[in-house]
Formats: sequence, structure tokens, C-alpha cells
Amino acid sequence: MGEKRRRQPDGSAGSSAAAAGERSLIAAESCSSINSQASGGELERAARRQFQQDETPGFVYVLSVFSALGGFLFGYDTGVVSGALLLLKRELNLGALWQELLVSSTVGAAALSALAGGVLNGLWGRRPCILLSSCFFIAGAALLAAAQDKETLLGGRIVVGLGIGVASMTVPVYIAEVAPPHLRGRLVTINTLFITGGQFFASVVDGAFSYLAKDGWRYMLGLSAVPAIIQFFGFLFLPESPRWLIQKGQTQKARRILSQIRGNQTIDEEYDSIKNNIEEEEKEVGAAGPVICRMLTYPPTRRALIVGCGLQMFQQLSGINTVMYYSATILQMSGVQDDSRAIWLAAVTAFTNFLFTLVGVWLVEKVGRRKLTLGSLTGTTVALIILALGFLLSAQISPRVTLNPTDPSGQNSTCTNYSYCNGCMLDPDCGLCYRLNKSNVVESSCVPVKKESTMAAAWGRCSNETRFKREELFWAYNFCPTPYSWTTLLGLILYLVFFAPGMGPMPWTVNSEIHPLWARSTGNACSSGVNWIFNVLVSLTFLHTAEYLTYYGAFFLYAGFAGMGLIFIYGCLPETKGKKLEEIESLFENRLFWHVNPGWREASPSPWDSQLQALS
Ligand SMILES: O[C@H]1[C@H](O)[C@@H](O)[C@H](O)[C@@H](O)[C@H]1O
Repeated sequence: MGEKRRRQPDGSAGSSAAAAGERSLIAAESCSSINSQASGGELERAARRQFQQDETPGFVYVLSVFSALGGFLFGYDTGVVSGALLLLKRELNLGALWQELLVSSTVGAAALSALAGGVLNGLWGRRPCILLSSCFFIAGAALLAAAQDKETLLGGRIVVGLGIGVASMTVPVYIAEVAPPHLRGRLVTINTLFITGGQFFASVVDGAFSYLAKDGWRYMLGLSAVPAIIQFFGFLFLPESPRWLIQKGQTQKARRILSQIRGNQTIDEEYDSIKNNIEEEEKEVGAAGPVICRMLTYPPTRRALIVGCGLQMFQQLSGINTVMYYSATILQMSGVQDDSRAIWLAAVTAFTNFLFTLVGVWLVEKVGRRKLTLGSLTGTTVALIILALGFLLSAQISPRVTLNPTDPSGQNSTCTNYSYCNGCMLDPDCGLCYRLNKSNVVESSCVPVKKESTMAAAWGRCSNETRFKREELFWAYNFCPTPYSWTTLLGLILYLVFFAPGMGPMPWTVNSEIHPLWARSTGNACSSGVNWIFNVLVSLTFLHTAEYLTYYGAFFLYAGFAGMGLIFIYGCLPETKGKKLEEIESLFENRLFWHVNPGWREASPSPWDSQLQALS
């Protein structure tokens, strides 16, 4: 199979590209004869414009945007819950266990349904799976908005999670299968742009409805029905992936859809190449036995699976979701005291993530997947070290506890045993009550936190919010007032600036393209499952990790994981930019880590590059 692929013209982007290329060549030639003075730059731009016009009919964008609504819902539903919980815990009197259940049930359900989504994608196709996920989103939103008790809320969050899992594994695959090679990376990355856009929108909605103390959460959780309904009706009219149809032998329908997607181009060569590839793969790997077993016993697909799952694992191990889910807490720890100010600053964090994912959309087809991921993870590692140093500095100059009041009920509390704020901050049951003299902490005491709200102490000077504010007392839960807070803030911003363009989107983008068609659904199901499982592990253990290792220890740990990720990516991730999906399997013919394959570093020339070569 590798042999045959090598016989294909190197770097060619397929038949449609060739056909379109011919037209662009003619166009560019006539252009140069009209104006023989035209500079190389103008000629290049003209050829590129012409080529891209022919190559990318608007329909591909319509398909991508409608399917990426699944990404938007993934981001919205995972992001909105933190704000909704602030209101819910007061209205329904939710304890810590129920709060954790409402957050992690969604992510757990997403992990299971992403894994099951592989089978469904193979059996039913991509379109029914996208429709199914929008049904889950609509049903979940309705349940949540109408919930009268916490059990219904839990049911709604599980249903939403089922939708997220199926969408997260299907959408990138669908977009990759309908996109032309030169735009595939960019279009799949748009899905992650929609994820981070959903997270940002959720934080704005959280901020806006946080003032509506009664029922505000119903709007927050129910609003996601709107994009889900749009997606559902849109997809009733949108087509199945032609690659999946060819695999299932529905060749006539596949041809019709392929020509609809490719607009005015001839599709014969693209169609033949997909079809030959499927036939060859069946001959070589056989069609018997479960797909996962065939993937594991055939070296190129086994390697692609390791790379795909490894990328998703390191994405989560570098701590993105502790930063996203706990950004309000991190900001409070760095000294932002007010609850609603922290919510709005968390919206700024989400916006930074969104904005820099946009940079990734722009860069992915320019610098390629490999360089983008390596650069992004290097910056992320440095930012994690800065974050950790910020916490370390804060811990080292942690203010002393100077007062030791006794519990009026006579009970012994561990809080009053701490002599420094740092110990007090790391104990989830305690907070620091203090006064400020200029910027120095004075008259400080470590006392138990109220059970119902972390905004005040259980007893003593800081137990009544309005009173202690009037008396110019401050209450610090989860943070210590120090002059080094800005280091943490800087680390947080730098983290997002580096993470968002590469490590955020590339694991999804690369996974959508590295598996051959017969293994694509299963490969993506496994890697998305790994993503969700590590998401749960990292976000659920964050607070405990911080308790045992301290905050700086936790962030040094994530920096260590990110460093390991760098070695993994350097040794294993090939460049897939500009390659046809059918060509990519040959990149995994060599053993991982064996030597860094020189072919990996440089992307093959893009289709219009070869046209320009022909012109010169
Ligand atoms: O790629 C996405 C994105 O980076 C999100 O911000 C994050 O919350 C997800 O876990 C991740 O998979």
C-alpha cells in the first residue's frame, strides 16, 4: 500500500487539485502575457487566488460551520456550569458532593459516549451521529431548564454529556472528510475555535445572569437549546460524508455528494483515489475481526493510535481545564477578592483562549501541525513554570497568623493551629480574616469557613459579610494576600496565549487526519475517550493535588507533564499539512522515536506551490 502511495505524484493534492491547477495555470499564464511586467509576488497571489477559488466552493464552509456548532455546544455546556453552580448551590442548597457530581457527570458521560460514538459512526455514518448529538443537546437543555430537583439536574447534565462525547469525536472527522486537503487543517481547527467560542459565550451568559438570583441558572443551562435546534434542522438538509458512503458501497450517492461539495471541479480522480484506497486497505489489513484489534496488529495504524491518544492525553495533562474551570479561583488566589469581579475576569480568560485559537486557525496551514504544536507546548511549559513560581513566591512570603481566637461553641478547629496564611489557604475548611495597614497584613486569624458559602467565616469577626466590610476587615478564602499576585496572573495569560493556538486545537485536528478510513471512527473514538478521561482525572484531582503538593507543586507537576509531552511530540508527530487523507498512513511506516523522520519536518508543498513551480 505504501508502495502505491509513493507512486502518486509527490505532494500533489489529488485530482481535483490537479484539474483546478491546470485552470489556474492557464489563468496565470494569460495574466502574465497581458502584463509581462507583473512581479513574481503578484503572479503568485493571482495563481493562489484563482486556485483557491476553484478549489473551495462556499458549500464546504457551510458544512463546516453547521457541524462546528457541535464544538460550540461542547464548549458552552462544559463552560456554563461554573456560573450556574454559584446560583444553584444557594437555591437548591447543594453540598460539595452534588456540585462535583453536576460537573463531572457531564465529562464522564462524554467519555463513555465518545467511545461508543466510534461504533455508531462506523455503522450509521457521520450525519446521523451529528443529528443524534443535537437531539441529546436539545433534550438535555430542556431537562435542565425545567428541573425542579437536583436529581433531574443530574439527569440533564448526563444527557448533555452524551451529546458532547458524540459531537467531539464526530465533528472533526466529518469536517476532515469533506474538506479539500489545502484547507483541511484550517477548517477542522475552526471546530476548536467554536469550542473556545462556546466557553467564552458561556462565561458572558454566566456573568449576565449571575444578577438574576432566582432562576438565573435556568436560562444559563437552557440557552444551549438554540444552537442545537439550528444544527439539527441544518443537518436534516446537509449530506453524509462521501468517504463513508464509498466505504459502505453507496457509490452513486457518494459521487453525487462529492460533486456537490467540490462545486465546479471534476471529481473523478478524487473519487477513484478514495475508492482504490479502500479496496487496497481491505486487501492488506483484511475486513475480519473488530476494528480495534486490526488497528493494534497493523503497525502503521497502531502507531497512529498511539500518537493520537498521546496528543489528547498530553493536552489534558498540561492542565488546560484546571486553568479554565478554576480560572475564577486562580484569579481569586492571585488577589481578586470580589465574586462577581472574578466571574467577569474569568470571561476575560475565556476570551483570551478564544482569541488565540483564532491565531491557531490562521497559523495551521502556514507553519503546519508539527511546528505549531511543538512551539505551543514549549510556551505552555514556560508559562506553567511562571505560574508555579508565582504561587511559590506567594507561599514563601505568606503572611503570619497573629491572632488565635477560640471557637465560641468550644469545638476544636484545625484552622486555629496554622501559624502562616499558606497552611490556612490550603485547608479547604479554613480562611484568613485580616486587616490591611497600607499594604501590610495585620491582625490576621485563621478561622473555619461557613458551610453554605465560602464568602465568609463560620464565626468571629469575618462571619457577616456586610459587617466585616464596613469594619474594613478582609476575608481571604483560597488565596493569600501577597505582592506577588501579578506573577500568577501573568502566568495565566501567557499560558492561554501559548496553549490556545497549538495544544488546544492540534490534538483534534491531527486525530481527524492520521487514521485511514477503515480505522477513522474507532481511532477518533479512542483518542476522544482518552481526552475526556484525562479531563475528568485532572480537573477532579486538582484541588486534592493542590492540598497535598501545594499550588506551586501542582503547577510544577503540570509543567513536568508538558515537558514529557514535548519529548513525545518531537519523537512521534509527523507533519500532515497539505497531504491527502489517503497519503497520510505512509507517514507511520517507520517506528516512532526511532529516528525523527526528515519527511516529517517539512510539509509537502501545497497544491498551489506546485502550480507556481510549473510557472517558473
Ligand atoms: O481543545 C479544547 C480546548 O482547548 C478547550 O479550551 C478545553 O476546555 C478542552 O478540554 C480542549 O479539548
